[in-house]
Amino acid sequence: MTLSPGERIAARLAEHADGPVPDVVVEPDAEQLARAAAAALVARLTAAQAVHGTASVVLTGGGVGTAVLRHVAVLAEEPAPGQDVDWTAVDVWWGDERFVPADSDERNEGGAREALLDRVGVPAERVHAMPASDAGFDTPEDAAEWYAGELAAAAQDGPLPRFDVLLLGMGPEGHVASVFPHSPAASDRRPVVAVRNCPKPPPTRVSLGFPAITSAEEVWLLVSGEGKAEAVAAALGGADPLDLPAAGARGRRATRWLLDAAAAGRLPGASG
Ligand SMILES: O=C1O[C@H](COP(=O)(O)O)[C@@H](O)[C@H](O)[C@H]1O
Repeated sequence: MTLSPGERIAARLAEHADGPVPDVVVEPDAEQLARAAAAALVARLTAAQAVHGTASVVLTGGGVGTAVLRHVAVLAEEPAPGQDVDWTAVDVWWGDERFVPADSDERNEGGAREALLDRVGVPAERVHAMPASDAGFDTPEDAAEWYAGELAAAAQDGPLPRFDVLLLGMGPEGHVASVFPHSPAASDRRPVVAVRNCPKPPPTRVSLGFPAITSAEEVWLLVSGEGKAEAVAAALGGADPLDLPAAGARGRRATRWLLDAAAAGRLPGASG
């Protein structure tokens, strides 16, 4: 039997794992990674709607994250049989956002709206954007508290709604959402946190914290490029989430790493 690169890597990771092994999918390049992730996301949201009537997704900013949304928009134009998401019944949340004015190009929200949300017609009341700095909140702490309230208001029981899929990009140093290594957010137990002095600009942000990230049914990490290969290997090798936040990004039912070959290059079993 011939194993795919992802299966080969997963088998090697399983040899040393003491817990559930994440799924690993490896595509040849970033473009094919975005395409494959888009198809998988459509399938997952369709399946969630079949069970619950609605679906929910938590979006990420970043290069691959936004490319995935562009591919989802293409798939929405001509849905494959049985893969037809009802976009009027999808709740959209964000994993992190930059606390900058609403019209700033730095907003993750703007990229997602342009790539997908405005094209498929998600109703405004289902698009749960994190506040911009000119939206009536003086501080990112106020914005984070408000967003936590929005999450609680949408929850059936407990402080958080159901997240069917939570998408994350990852920085070369292992940050996910806006949780950076050794930052206060990495050990904060609140579902939504304010982020100041962020090492990657812009410095002021709002982010889901680990309690919200790990509440998702499925967490998918979308990572491309050789510059991230070392962090991918460390995260999957069991690094401490304080050192490498991506290592702590796990879903309740599944954790999937969707990689291109360059990002997977330092994983055990990656070559050969
Ligand atoms: O700052 C951020 O960066 C990460 C990763 O972005 P990428 O372009 O290197 O993939 C992103 O996931 C996060 O949402 C964003 O705010």
